[in-house]
Amino acid sequence: KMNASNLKPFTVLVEGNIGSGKTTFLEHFQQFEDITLLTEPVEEWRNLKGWNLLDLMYKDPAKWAMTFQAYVSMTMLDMHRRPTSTPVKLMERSLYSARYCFVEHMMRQGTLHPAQFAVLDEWFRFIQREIPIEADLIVYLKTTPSVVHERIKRRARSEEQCVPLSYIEELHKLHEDWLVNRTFAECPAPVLMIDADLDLTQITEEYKKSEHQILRRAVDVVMQ
Ligand SMILES: Cc1cc2cn([C@H]3C[C@H](O)[C@@H](CO)O3)c(=O)nc2[nH]1
Repeated sequence: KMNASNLKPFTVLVEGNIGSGKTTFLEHFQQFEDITLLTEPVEEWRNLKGWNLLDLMYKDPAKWAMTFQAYVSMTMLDMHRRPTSTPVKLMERSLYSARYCFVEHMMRQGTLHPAQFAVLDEWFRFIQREIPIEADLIVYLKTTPSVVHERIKRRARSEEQCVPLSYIEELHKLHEDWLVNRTFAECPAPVLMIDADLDLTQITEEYKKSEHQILRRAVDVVMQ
């Protein structure tokens, strides 16, 4: 049996574009008591001492991207470091997608000044060197930009309504380069790809496929 604060649970990072169904995917695993689910702390980003950093960032990216990404990274590190009493931990996104998808994109777009990017990159490298971060499997919810762009409009999260398709397409390419093409950044764990274009009714079969992979790998790790 795992001890009370199981610092090294089998850790799964759930990655994917905006609207790719990450939260829905995590909710599917609520049925298992041996899995801790850590969803993206969007509510913390929408209300830090009354400030909606997510809204500020979307409304004036040049002014707020640095502040927003600095806080996102802190909340991600907090999630990575959270001890769990269960043998398996599922996290929505990670310090890796923070750096390799969102911060990378904002630097390439010029939304982040090179000096701001340098600071965020140094923080990322420092954390990688100094703080042990567990990643045993990445579940990549692979989508088509046009499909998730429609979902974002249907979901109608107010801050995201002006997100253009081009932004979704650029984020998609960065996820593909990171997790599939492996062209520009280290991939910290094996990747299990899920076709997340499927709508809710069909996607349960896809989840079951990942369930088997996750639980089998988790058993292997836990039984070691
Ligand atoms: C790690 C990380 C997650 C994350 C989410 N976001 C945005 C995309 C969505 O609109 C919203 C919730 O994921 O926050 C971001 O701009 N930068 C991020 N970095």
